[in-house]
Amino acid sequence: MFAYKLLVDERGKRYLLKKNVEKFGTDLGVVDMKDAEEGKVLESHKGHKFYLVEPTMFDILKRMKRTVTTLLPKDIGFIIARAGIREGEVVVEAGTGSGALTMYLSNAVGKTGKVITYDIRPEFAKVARKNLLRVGAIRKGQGIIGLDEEFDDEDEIEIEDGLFNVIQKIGDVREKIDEKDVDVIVLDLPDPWNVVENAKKALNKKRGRIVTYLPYIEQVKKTVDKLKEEGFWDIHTYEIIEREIEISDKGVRPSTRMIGHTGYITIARVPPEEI
Ligand SMILES: C[S@@+](CC[C@H](N)C(=O)[O-])C[C@H]1O[C@@H](n2cnc3c(N)ncnc32)[C@H](O)[C@@H]1O
Repeated sequence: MFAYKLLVDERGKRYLLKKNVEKFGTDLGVVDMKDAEEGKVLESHKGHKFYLVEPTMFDILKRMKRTVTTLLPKDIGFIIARAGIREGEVVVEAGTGSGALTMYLSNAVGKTGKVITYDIRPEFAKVARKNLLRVGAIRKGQGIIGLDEEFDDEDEIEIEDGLFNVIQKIGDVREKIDEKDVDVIVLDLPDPWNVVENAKKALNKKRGRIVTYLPYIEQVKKTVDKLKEEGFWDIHTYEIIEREIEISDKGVRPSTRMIGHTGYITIARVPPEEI
């Protein structure tokens, strides 16, 4: 499924390991995982118990290599649900960043869909490439369009049941979006108002939606003004706040810390064609 396995110690400490790691040492001892299957309890040489299980996408997201701030699950989940991104759809995303949102978009559109993800920075795209490779969103050896570089990925694990539905591109979406008939365009970049005209041309007129994610409200206002100017409709902006609930024998209450502001999410529909 993924190129990782998850080892969890008695204290709940998690270790995300490459699938081919056979021995792993912690302060609770060395765990021998040779021939061990996921879904089993293992014991270290010091007698401490460890769970060996498959990681979820969330486990990977928390520990993956980052070049930029990535979207958090609270925002990713909302974007996918509120924009109604589903199996078989074609999604254009910019920028790729570390590829966190890309991984979940890949999951949402499934084997019959496609995610084309643009970034202007090749060095970011290359880090994202590794993250995407390890969750089976791209194939070993797959290139990045617009980047004259080959990748052999010899030491990477082969994921046979990957979705392999992501295409990476180097490009500035303010200049052009190559794709036509796109179902959804998701923009996590600082000036989406400069992309609205290209997005309008690229989106499918029957069902095209645009999503922007922005940290400052001034950016949101500028984006919404531009969307209105271009005839986009059904425009809504949201902020998602996450608060964990702590459950103990003493009582149940919200955690004192919470994830407050990260970014504002704006979703709109492209105008249909005039007859
Ligand atoms: C905040 S990061 C995106 C993070 C990403 N959503 C994630 O979850 O990992 C913004 C990215 O947009 C890229 N970017 C900025 N302007 C762009 C443009 N006009 N076209 C394509 N990519 C752009 C940046 O290089 C950067 O990697």
